[in-house]
Amino acid sequence: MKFVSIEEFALNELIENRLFQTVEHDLAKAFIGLMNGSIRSATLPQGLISFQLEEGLIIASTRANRESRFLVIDLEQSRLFDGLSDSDAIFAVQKSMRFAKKLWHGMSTNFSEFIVPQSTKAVLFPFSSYRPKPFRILFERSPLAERVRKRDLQGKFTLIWKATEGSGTKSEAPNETNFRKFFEQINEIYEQIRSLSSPVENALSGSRVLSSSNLDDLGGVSTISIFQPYDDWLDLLTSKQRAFIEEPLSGARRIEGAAGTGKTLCLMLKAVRELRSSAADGRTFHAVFITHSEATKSAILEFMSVIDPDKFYKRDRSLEPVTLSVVTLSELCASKLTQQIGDSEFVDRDALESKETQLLYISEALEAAEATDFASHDRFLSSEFKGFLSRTDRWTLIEMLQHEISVSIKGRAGEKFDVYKKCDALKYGIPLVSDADKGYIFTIFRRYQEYLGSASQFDTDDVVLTTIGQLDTPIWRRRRLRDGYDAILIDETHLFNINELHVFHHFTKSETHQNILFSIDRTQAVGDRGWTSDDIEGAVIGGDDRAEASQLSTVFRCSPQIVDLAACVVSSGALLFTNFANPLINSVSGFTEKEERIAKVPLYTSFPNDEAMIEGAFAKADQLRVELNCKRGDILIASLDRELSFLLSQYASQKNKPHIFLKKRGDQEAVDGAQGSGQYVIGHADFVGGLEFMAVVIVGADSGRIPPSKGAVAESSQNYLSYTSHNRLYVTITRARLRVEILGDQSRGPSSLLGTAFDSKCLIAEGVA
Ligand SMILES: Nc1ncnc2c1ncn2[C@@H]1O[C@H](COP(=O)(O)OP(=O)(O)OP(=O)(O)O)[C@@H](O)[C@H]1O
Repeated sequence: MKFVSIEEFALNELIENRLFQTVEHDLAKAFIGLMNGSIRSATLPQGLISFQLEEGLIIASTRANRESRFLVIDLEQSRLFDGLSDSDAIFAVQKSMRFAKKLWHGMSTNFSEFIVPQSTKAVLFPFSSYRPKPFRILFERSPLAERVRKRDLQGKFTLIWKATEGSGTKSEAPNETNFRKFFEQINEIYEQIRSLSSPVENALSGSRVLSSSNLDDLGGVSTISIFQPYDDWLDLLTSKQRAFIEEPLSGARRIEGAAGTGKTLCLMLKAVRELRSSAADGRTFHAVFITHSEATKSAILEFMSVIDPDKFYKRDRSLEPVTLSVVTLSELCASKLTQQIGDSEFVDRDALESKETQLLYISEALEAAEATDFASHDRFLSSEFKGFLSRTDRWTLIEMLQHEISVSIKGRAGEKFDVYKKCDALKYGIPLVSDADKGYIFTIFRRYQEYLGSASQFDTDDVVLTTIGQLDTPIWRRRRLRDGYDAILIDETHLFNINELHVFHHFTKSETHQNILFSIDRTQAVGDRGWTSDDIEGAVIGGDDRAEASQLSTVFRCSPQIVDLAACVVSSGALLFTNFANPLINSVSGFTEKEERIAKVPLYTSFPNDEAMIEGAFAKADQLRVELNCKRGDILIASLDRELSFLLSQYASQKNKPHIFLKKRGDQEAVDGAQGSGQYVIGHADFVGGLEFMAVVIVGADSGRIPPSKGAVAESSQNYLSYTSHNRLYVTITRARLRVEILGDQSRGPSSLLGTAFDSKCLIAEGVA
């Protein structure tokens, strides 16, 4: 096959139809298969037809007429598909079609699309420029000009004739042999389209499922909402998502993907599918959906109220044969404990209050240890560790201690010093060289525990450790068949520590056949946890078995521009830190052309000082609200800096700007409240995970603040701060669907984390406001 030609109405359908945006959808895969010649025919949505000519393929709409324009791809000359994966191929073709549409309608182009002045040439760079080699696609806007003009068809044809990684020259020009072959058959093409579009043919070709008019209805951003019943979701899923949901339950399965790829959605749909089929078959089936915090539990329940019309999640296990419990891990553990724990005794680790309390106690513990214990430890400590202590700013030290305690001492060592001594130090954490170094840290930890104990509260670690003791007994082993679960679903598995991960598999009904389904995006967990996805999996399953893995790579939440920005931030993290996971490798946005048009390349604006920046943040939010025609609650104003986020909230209160301040991670209920009552959402990056907004304004992403450098000079503390800043920035950016605005202080200059984004034009500096 030498060429493919796409008719204008068909082109419009292809760029608007969600199912053609990513090869994770079967239709898009079939479309690419048709074009690269790997398949001869495919069932297209009603209204689209395809037919083979002697040396080419035509894709057209049944609405085509003699005024229709055509995009012709000279496959032989351009070798467009050579060396491109299917995923890259659909991406390049989608970008090419969108560019062709712009050329035809004189619409404004972006920085990767060029019309060569005083010529009929145009160039498209389809892939983001942070890729190592620029790949360009060359367009000829007036191929075979003279002959086309003679037939009075000028302006109707655009030719793609070259696709290459090399740089171009002014004199390069297309060979028009294959275009001529196409053009010579134009009457036959019109005739074929007409005959295939006759009512009889239409009825035949319309046998398939999703008609284009259905898909038109899906246009617009609001359609990505997660609030749709199970049956409605089925037609929208990608083949990978569907496979995860439809595959029979048989053992463990993990679902991995970047932020916004639909992991949470898939877990919920999987639960509903299993519950429904068990109910239909008259089988008993009890599933549990475990969340990391109370706030995410409420969010899941809210989503389920729409996704699960049978309300399995409301059914009582003691009365009904098929049920779903949505619980936090603490709740689940506490329900199995012999001694009772009151609700007020739980510490919500995801709450601002408890994070602040923890930091306060750690600070006091550190002071006490310095005054009382340091002298006796001093001469045993490694010089590296001592250097770190003396050269790290106080606040950073406290934050790093908190990370060490939660990840290593509590998370991995179960609060036992002997185990802690054997744990490898975190690569990008406190540099612990010797046992003596760990001994001093453990002393601080003990003091911290004393302070915490005086508040007589239990955190998840306390509850989990006690539970493991009680579950690993003959009594529970006998009871689990009755009280255990047929399936366990765990969302945001990366947020649990190793201790917690070890408890899940005790709750399955069978010790050997464990249906545990869990989602992971390690990059969303703040700080180095020192584990791989396989480590997490080993802990969750609790044996040598392996989980089947599903990898999602289409980001549905975010526009292509936002995916590019997030990819730049993550790739700069992966470049600096050997164990920094890059979930956005090969990821693309699933946005249609209409959605992409509302989106814009993220902007960076500088302000003369912090005061002006804070004021500017609200001005930007107001502007976005008008431009996107959305509610205040659809806009998040976030900062990675604690102080700044408080200042933002303070400013909003003083100036009577309606707002809510996020005090818990993933607090969907608070966001719903803000949307209902016309308030902006303000929050620190640590509390925005799990949420989504139309637009995000990130305040203070400047040098010295991201990563913070309040006098922290020890290399390890700089590494730690840089690592966590990458995590936080990635999470915050990926909360936005359509627009990201980044603000910074002019004298500081933009954060170094944004360097790659600026270089690749994924972030544009707007100048000083
Ligand atoms: N196949 C799909 N078609 C359209 N929209 C989808 C599809 N899959 C997921 N979405 C939408 O993408 C958004 C993100 O989904 P979800 O919250 O499940 O992602 P996630 O991977 O869990 O994200 P995060 O890791 O940030 O929590 C939701 O708005 C959801 O409705």
